[in-house]
Amino acid sequence: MEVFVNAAVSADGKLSTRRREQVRISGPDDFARVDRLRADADAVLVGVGTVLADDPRLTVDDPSLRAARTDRGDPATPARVVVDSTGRTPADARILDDAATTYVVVASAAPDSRRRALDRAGAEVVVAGDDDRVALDDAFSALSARGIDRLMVEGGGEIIFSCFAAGLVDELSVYVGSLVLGGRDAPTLVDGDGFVESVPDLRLEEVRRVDDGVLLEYGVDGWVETDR
Ligand SMILES: NC(=O)C1=CN([C@@H]2O[C@H](COP(=O)(O)OP(=O)(O)OC[C@H]3O[C@@H](n4cnc5c(N)ncnc54)[C@H](OP(=O)(O)O)[C@@H]3O)[C@@H](O)[C@H]2O)C=CC1
Ligand SMILES: Nc1nc(O)c(N)c(N[C@@H]2O[C@H](COP(=O)(O)O)[C@@H](O)[C@H]2O)n1
Repeated sequence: MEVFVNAAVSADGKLSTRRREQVRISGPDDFARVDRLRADADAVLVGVGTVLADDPRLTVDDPSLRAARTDRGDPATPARVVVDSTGRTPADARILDDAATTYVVVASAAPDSRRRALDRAGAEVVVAGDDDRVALDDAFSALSARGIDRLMVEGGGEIIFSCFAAGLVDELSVYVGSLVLGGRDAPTLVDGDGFVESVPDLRLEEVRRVDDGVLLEYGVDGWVETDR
């Protein structure tokens, strides 16, 4: 499976403010680019933190992109995936609308009551890992078995960290908007525990002005020691 991460950050690297509410960082051209990236994916993945904060739909909006997908035999909008160990996704979350299949990936310890509630709300519940937390390598294998070959990860910072930590990311694109959000507790592009001795090694492929910001595109080349 090919995995690419796309997110928008402020000039100081934040995904949002300390309130963790959705912030419009991209401009119209970047949102159009994101729509094209979604249209090129078989599924779009977020962590449950993003679902609780943003209540996203993660659909393809441009009718011509939707038509191109259906013309080639794909659903108009890619599947949505929520990584959600205990099944906290609310039953009325917009990501559970009928615009596309939504997989909610839970850990094996997720309560049966939550799994049943998600199933009733229309989610396809997938169990990955045999612990309290979703194991992403198992989750991605389960998605691959369901025909997902190209996966877009939109965030947030916790899930992006775990994707890098598991060595699952092939490409990273970051839109850097022209604003400063600040805040030591505001989410950043890559949160989690952080990397120390060995860190993901990026290859810069493209730098482009988009709207009033900069788009950075990278390939991921494995790991590099920090004392280089
Ligand atoms: N500007 C942008 O482009 C974007 C901004 N955002 C912003 O990011 C913020 C949300 O980010 P964040 O709080 O980091 O939340 P995430 O969306 O990264 O979700 C994190 C949650 O996912 C669950 N999870 C399950 N398995 C794993 C795993 N293996 N690794 C990591 N997480 C796992 C955890 O909850 P549990 O333990 O319950 O399973 C965890 O708390 C919001 O403010 C949102 O607005 C989000 C996306 C894009
Ligand atoms: N690329 C990008 N730029 C921004 O400025 C953003 N705030 C985000 N947020 C991501 O988009 C999701 C919402 O999308 P829909 O409204 O459902 O289309 C949000 O949850 C973040 O993942 N992205």
